[in-house]
Amino acid sequence: MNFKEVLLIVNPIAGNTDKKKIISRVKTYLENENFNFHLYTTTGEEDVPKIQSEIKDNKIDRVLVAGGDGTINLVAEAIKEFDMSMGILPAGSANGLAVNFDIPEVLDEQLKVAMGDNFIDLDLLCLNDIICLHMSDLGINAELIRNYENSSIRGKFGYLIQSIPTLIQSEYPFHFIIETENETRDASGVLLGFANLNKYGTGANVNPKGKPDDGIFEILIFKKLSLGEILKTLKNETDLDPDFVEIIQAKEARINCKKPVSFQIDGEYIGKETEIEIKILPEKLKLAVP
Ligand SMILES: Nc1ncnc2c1ncn2[C@@H]1O[C@H](COP(=O)(O)OP(=O)(O)OP(=O)(O)O)[C@@H](O)[C@H]1O
Repeated sequence: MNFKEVLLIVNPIAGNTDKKKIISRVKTYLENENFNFHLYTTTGEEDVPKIQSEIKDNKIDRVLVAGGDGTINLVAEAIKEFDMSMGILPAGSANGLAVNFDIPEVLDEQLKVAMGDNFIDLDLLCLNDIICLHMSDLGINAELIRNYENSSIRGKFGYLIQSIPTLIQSEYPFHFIIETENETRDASGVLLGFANLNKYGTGANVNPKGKPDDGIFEILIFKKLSLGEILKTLKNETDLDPDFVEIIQAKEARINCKKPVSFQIDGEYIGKETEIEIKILPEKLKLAVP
């Protein structure tokens, strides 16, 4: 391993759990292996430029991220102009990225992967100039995330208790015009997803054909809510009913919504939008994977 300075970036509020154990274990592990340990704790304010200064000031060679997809996303934004790899120690509420790459459950195993030299050069999606590593969508899932962020209960349970009011209050079906390099079409449904990877953090395999480094993303048109089909995605079944979901592959796209629709990227609520411009940035993030 020809690197020395390692920065651990910790989101103290992610997943509603205490991060002291992670910090202390990572510090001991790195010091035993003769790396220099640096720590940055996110504040939720101006974290991207502060992480960039930390990297420059300490000549950081590798970053480790303890947080959820939102934290990983902001670190990816911070390091995208540096030639640097990232290792993840999943500590969020859903951890979609970790679920997609089969990151182990045990911290010491996660550390071995995060400090190892097996990498994937992950494509990044860019939606209205915001990067997305994993999944973004317009519609009912973003409404759920908005309701969760406005509530006081964090963690998985917080999402669960917001699901019923979200279903009752949702303004679905939503209407979209989808323009890609290949076609223009109208669609309506409960959710329009933009997928770089296969699975949501729940493990639902909604995009079986997605590859993380092929320069292509998938647009998922979920036409209706169907418990049976949702259960199939959770069981990793790939023959989803086309009346439930239709998948379009693209390299770039523009979406227009007839009315403003709730929009989320990597689990962070962005706002209500009427237009989304999507591009793919091929093989932009070097991520340590098993
Ligand atoms: N110290 C902090 N206080 C409040 N918010 C923070 C802090 N540090 C980071 N954040 C915010 O945390 C969010 C990222 O959380 P992340 O997705 O990693 O964890 P999570 O547990 O999965 O999140 P959530 O519980 O919101 O689903 C970002 O919006 C970021 O701005």
